[in-house]
Order: sequence, then C-alpha cells, then structure tokens
Amino acid sequence: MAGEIIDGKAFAAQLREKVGVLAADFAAKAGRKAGLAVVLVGDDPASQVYVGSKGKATLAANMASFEHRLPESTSEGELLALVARLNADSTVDGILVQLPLPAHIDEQAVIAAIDPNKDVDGFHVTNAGRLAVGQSGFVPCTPLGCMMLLTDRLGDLSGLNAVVIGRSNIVGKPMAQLLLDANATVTIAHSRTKDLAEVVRRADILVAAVGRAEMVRADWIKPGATVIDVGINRLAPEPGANKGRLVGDVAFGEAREVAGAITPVPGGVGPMTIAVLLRNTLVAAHRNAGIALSEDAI
Ligand SMILES: NC(=O)C1=CN([C@@H]2O[C@H](COP(=O)(O)OP(=O)(O)OC[C@H]3O[C@@H](n4cnc5c(N)ncnc54)[C@H](OP(=O)(O)O)[C@@H]3O)[C@@H](O)[C@H]2O)C=CC1
Ligand SMILES: Nc1nc(=O)c2c([nH]1)NC[C@@H]1CN(c3ccc(C(=O)N[C@@H](CCC(=O)O)C(=O)O)cc3)C=[N+]21
Repeated sequence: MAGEIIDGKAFAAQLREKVGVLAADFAAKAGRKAGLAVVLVGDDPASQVYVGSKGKATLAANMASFEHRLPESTSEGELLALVARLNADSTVDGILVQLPLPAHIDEQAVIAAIDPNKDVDGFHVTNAGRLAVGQSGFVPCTPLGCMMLLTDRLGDLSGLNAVVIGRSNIVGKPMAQLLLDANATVTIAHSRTKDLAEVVRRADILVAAVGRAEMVRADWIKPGATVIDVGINRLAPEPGANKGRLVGDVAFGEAREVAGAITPVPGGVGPMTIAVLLRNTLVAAHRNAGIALSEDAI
C-alpha cells in the first residue's frame, strides 16, 4: 500500500495564511508592517528564484519586503556595511542574506554581523547556541518546517528512532536537535557513516538532507517509516527540455511504496522553508515592537 504524501505545499499555504492574519493585526497595533530584508549578492539563478518567491510571499502575508540585489563584485566590507544599516533600521525586523555568497566573501563573518534578534534564518551562533542549550531563539526555517510536518503527522515523537542524513549547520544539525528536543532517539549520518543503508533501515523517521539525487532507495526504508526529503537536486535536462526535473535525495516513486508517509520534491519541504521564514519574521517584529505574540499561536 503506497504511503501517504505529506503535502508541504498545502501545509505551508495554511501557515502563510495564519501569518498573514497575525501580520495584519500586528500592523494595526504597531502602526507599521513587519519588515523582511533579503540580500542577494550575485546572479545565481536558483537564488534569484528563491529571493523572488520570498518577496512575493512576504507581500502576500501583509508584510513589507525590502530586497537588496548586489553585484557579484560586491566586497565583504560593502556587504557588512549594508548589514549594519539593516541592523539599525527600525522598519526591518528580519534580515536574510541569501546563501551561498560569492567565494571572496566570508559567509560566517556576514552571518555573525547580523543582529541575532533579526536573524530570521537562525544561522547566527547565538541562535544556534540557544537551540543547543534549549533557550528560545530563531530556529533555521527548513528544520523547523520539517518538524511542523512531523508533529502534524505523528504527534508525540517520544521513543521513535530518527535518522538524519546530513550534518550541515543550516539543516542537519538543527534538525537533529529539534528531534532530540521532541524525545526521539536520534542518529546523525553523514558521508563517513558505515553501512548507511543499514543505519537508515532502523529509522521510524528519516530526514534526508544530502544533496544527492535519489540516493535513498526503497530498500533503505523501514516499512511504514515517515520520510522527509529536504534534498533539492536538478537532473540533467531531458532531450529538448531547457532545464532538468527537480528531485529529492530519496527515490520518491519506489520509496513511497514502502514508507508510511513521504514528502515530495517539489511540493514538500521547500514551501515550508518560505512559510517558516515569514513566521520567524512575524515573531521578530512582535519582539522588536514589544507587542505580545504567543509563539505557539503559529
Ligand atoms: N528545501 C529547502 O528549503 C532546503 C533544501 N536544501 C537542500 O538540502 C540538501 C542539503 O543541503 P545542506 O544541508 O546545505 O547540506 P550540505 O551540502 O552543507 O551538506 C551535505 C551533507 O550531506 C552529507 N553527505 C554527502 N554525501 C553523503 C553520502 N554519500 N552519504 C551520507 N551523507 C552524505 C555530508 O556529509 P559530510 O558532513 O561528511 O560532508 C553533509 O553533511 C541540498 O540538496 C540542499 O539543496 C538546503 C536548504 C533548504
Ligand atoms: N540565507 C538563506 N536562507 C535559506 O533559507 C536558503 C538560502 N539562504 N539559500 C538556499 C536555500 C534553499 N532554500 C529553498 C527555499 C525554498 C525552496 C522552494 O520553495 N522549493 C520549491 C520549488 C521551487 C522551484 O520550483 O525551484 C519546492 O521544493 O516545492 C527551495 C529551497 C532556502 N535556502
């Protein structure tokens, strides 16, 4: 029996709807809209798409969107000066500097320069540290979005075996922390893990955040497991097509026959990332304006 498809796109639309209502309420109370500044350096096509869809979603959620598109040649100093201006700008509640940055710019230095209270990506070491020690702070959007999908489907994760493939600072590590905080038993796998398929077979919950097209096969998956596919991989274009299909890290078609539930790519985790970015911006705006918002409201 084929597993259920976890419709991240629909879930994200509901979350954006809720955020939009609360953002309109915020604007009425604060006398200004919650503001999200997105900075894009260079002209990477994928980043252009993401920045464009983030801007549209921000406006649709009754927030102000400030886009800064800088040339590839922008120096680290110029970028840091812009971040400083955004930190000081009281109409900007959230700051996102689109990654990756051009090689001549130190990403960690730029992330470190963002005011942690405006770091709606949750990448700043202060927010990573808060997450690690159980304090309230910004959680990276993709892992938080994955967690929303998991708790919506499974409720209490206590005692479940979770495997995260990937240990990046922006997905794998915070994802593992959130699963641990939800009382799952967590294994973090990576490129040095021995017998990866064997490790994955033990998972009641699998989160794949690797960046290798359809690496995870059906026979890696425990029957009935919940599979969250974070991977975004563009295949080579079919003859005559101008761009290839997007697929995840999991061989979706075959895996779905074994899994209890699985997210599709596209239409799964990606839209959640954007919806949670708006949610984090709304939380930042309330904090900056000193207006109460119960965080479990969204
Ligand atoms: N949908 C969304 O919103 C988002 C999607 N993504 C996607 O998620 C994927 C992961 O991105 P990101 O978190 O930045 O990951 P990174 O590219 O930073 O790291 C990849 C991770 O996968 C591990 N890995 C690589 N090859 C293997 C292998 N053969 N077996 C097991 N583990 C392996 C690496 O191990 P090691 O540490 O040993 O090198 C590393 O931990 C990408 O496809 C990215 O596009 C990312 C962000 C948001
Ligand atoms: N500072 C920073 N923060 C990020 O959150 C960040 C980043 N940099 N750099 C790049 C990654 C990637 N990312 C995605 C966002 C949305 C989709 C998304 O909406 N994907 C759609 C498909 C979109 C398409 O058609 O290409 C889907 O999966 O259904 C995907 C990927 C955020 N990232």
